[in-house]
Amino acid sequence: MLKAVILIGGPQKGTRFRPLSFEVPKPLFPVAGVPMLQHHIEACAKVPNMKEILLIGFYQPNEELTRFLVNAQQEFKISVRYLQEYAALGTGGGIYHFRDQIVSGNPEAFFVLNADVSSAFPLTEMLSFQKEHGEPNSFVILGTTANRTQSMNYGCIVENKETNEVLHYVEKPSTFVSDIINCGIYLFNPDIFQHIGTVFQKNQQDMLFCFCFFEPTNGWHRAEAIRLEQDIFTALAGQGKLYVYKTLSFWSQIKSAGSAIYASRLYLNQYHKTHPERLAANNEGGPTISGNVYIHPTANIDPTAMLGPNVSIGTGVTIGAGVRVRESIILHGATLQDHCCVLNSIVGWDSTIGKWARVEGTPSDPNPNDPYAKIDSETLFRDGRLTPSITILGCNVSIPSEVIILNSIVLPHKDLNRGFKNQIIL
Ligand SMILES: Nc1nc2c(ncn2[C@@H]2O[C@H](COP(=O)(O)OP(=O)(O)O[C@H]3O[C@H](CO)[C@@H](O)[C@H](O)[C@@H]3O)[C@@H](O)[C@H]2O)c(=O)[nH]1
Repeated sequence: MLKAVILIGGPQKGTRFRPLSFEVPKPLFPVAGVPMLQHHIEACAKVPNMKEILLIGFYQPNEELTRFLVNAQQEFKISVRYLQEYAALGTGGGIYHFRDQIVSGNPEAFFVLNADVSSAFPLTEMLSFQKEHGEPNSFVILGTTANRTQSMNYGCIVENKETNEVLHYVEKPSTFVSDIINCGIYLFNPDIFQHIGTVFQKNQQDMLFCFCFFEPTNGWHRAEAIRLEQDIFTALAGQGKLYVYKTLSFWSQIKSAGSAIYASRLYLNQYHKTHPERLAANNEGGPTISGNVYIHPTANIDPTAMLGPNVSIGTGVTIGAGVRVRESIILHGATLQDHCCVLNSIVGWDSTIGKWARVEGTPSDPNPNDPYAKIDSETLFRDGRLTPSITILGCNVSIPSEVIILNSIVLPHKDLNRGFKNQIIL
């Protein structure tokens, strides 16, 4: 039997996702109409013989997370549990801390997935690859090709082209190493814990040394904080244990709010195959739909509105006459009054956009002329100035009629009285 672990991080993570991550933990932010994590869970639940999915992170369990877990268990008819780390233990420390839970029931293998990626999740393909290629107890990293410059923002893998064995692994190198990058999706078996255990023991010894000669720190925590990438993969490379399965299917990181719009586009596109029922169609008496659009059944949309491509409309959203929405995510309870226009933006929960207002951002899509380009999830500022990016309205923001909001981030609960351009409105 198989298991899956999803690394969901915690509240200190997701800073590039503010102000949206103030309202909802980043892994629950809706992408293509459903919480980001639901795409992972659905993919894991589809793998034959999958018995349990564990979410590991350092969020305090809250109502929203609990509700999500209950719904996911019911929908996918599989055990989905949350295990809370007492502190950020890193990508390897969390799974090591909860190893007893992971190996209980004797799974022959388990997947580990980063929560902040969107992907077609070729998990069954990874399983077959492992059986055909690797040594019986080898581990598999999902890899994809990036362009030379962007590859350095990821874990880089040098492979043996014949066997696909990982010969060399460098996490976010400062000079070019390889254009094959780590997608943050792995197939392990319980042997991985021996390797993490070795690092843990070494850390403990180092800590002991520190205790003797320097000021005592929380040694247990420091020894348990282990990174899969730097501490484990780098050491395993070239040992005949680690293999890379390269996928041609879609994959992207979800770090910034802009990358959530891009990830929505990828998933909406996939819905043609996986969930055609989630895609809105042009029906008589309904709004005009252009391209891939998700509309929650509780949304109230005027038939003269035009939506798409790449639009997701959340629960209870109201959209008035003549409204135009493109490349945007409209979160639950928002109201778009008559004839307003929303482009490349995320409109926060319960926000209102006045009549004839224009809310617009600059897309941060990958270069369409480069087949290996990835989205740049850059920082908010470059050379001390706000980088033009998508416009984000936090929750409960009110935009007056007939104004333009361009490339701006508006923090929650703001009642604007004029237009803004390239600003963060605190
Ligand atoms: N439970 C838990 N999860 C964590 C922790 N730290 C990070 N995570 C989760 O682990 C994932 C990776 O997070 P980062 O540490 O921010 O790494 P990264 O910059 O995204 O890079 C990783 O992913 C890339 C692909 O998206 C890889 O290319 C790269 O090599 C690396 O694995 C995210 O889903 C994050 O929530 C932790 O202490 N505990």
